[in-house]
Amino acid sequence: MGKVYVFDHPLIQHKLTYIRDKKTGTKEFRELVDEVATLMAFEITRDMPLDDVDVETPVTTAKAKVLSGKKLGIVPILRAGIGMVDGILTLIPAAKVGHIGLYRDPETLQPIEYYVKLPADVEERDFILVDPMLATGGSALVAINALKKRGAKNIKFMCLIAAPEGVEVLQEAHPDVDIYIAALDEKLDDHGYIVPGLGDAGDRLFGTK
Ligand SMILES: O=P(O)(O)OC[C@H]1O[C@H](OP(=O)(O)OP(=O)(O)O)[C@H](O)[C@@H]1O
Ligand SMILES: O=c1cc[nH]c(=O)[nH]1
Ligand SMILES: [Mg+2]
Repeated sequence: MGKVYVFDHPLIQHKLTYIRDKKTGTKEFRELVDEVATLMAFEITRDMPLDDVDVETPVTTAKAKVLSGKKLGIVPILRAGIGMVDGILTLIPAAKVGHIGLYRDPETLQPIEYYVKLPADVEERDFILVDPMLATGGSALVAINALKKRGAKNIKFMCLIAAPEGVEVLQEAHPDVDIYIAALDEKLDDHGYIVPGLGDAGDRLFGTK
């Protein structure tokens, strides 16, 4: 079963409070999501592989480490996932970025796929799939299916807020995928929105309604 990691770092939790706040406008919301994505990227890359190297300091030779160069792909689920991409690239600028376009049908809550574009060498990359919200879990499930269908083997899912229902669905469908979140909320409401949540992430990021 996929593990769930809750990033309880005080800076992440502080910023998440203002992301949730309905008084936070689009500009500040976008900036905060960007900042939290950077902080979460710092935590999620903790297990990046390192190689041993020798480096000449002004004093002597030091045994040191460099990143092994394992290829990484960042994949936002459109639209709202886009808000987390730049924040991650701040720390991992060489990562390639794929896109998976999905929207939830408001009646059925089923995800509808409308776009998939991934780096050509999918099989060689580790992927971080990002979306601010894990609600029913349908969107993340379908996005992971789309990645796996094209050859992705090592996938992490990173989001700001998850509902217990979505975590369960994802763990059941994709037990090999670990889930990294800033908060685990209480439940879903009758319209599939996370309670207490932050509202509609895409609308708040892009100023739509
Ligand atoms: O876990 P689920 O129940 O599938 O819900 C989560 C999805 O809902 C939101 O997208 P939305 O459909 O609002 O599309 P948008 O990003 O274009 O606004 C959110 O960004 C997730 O992708
Ligand atoms: O609470 C929710 C659930 C799905 N999508 C959102 O943007 N917010
Ligand atoms: Mg939306």
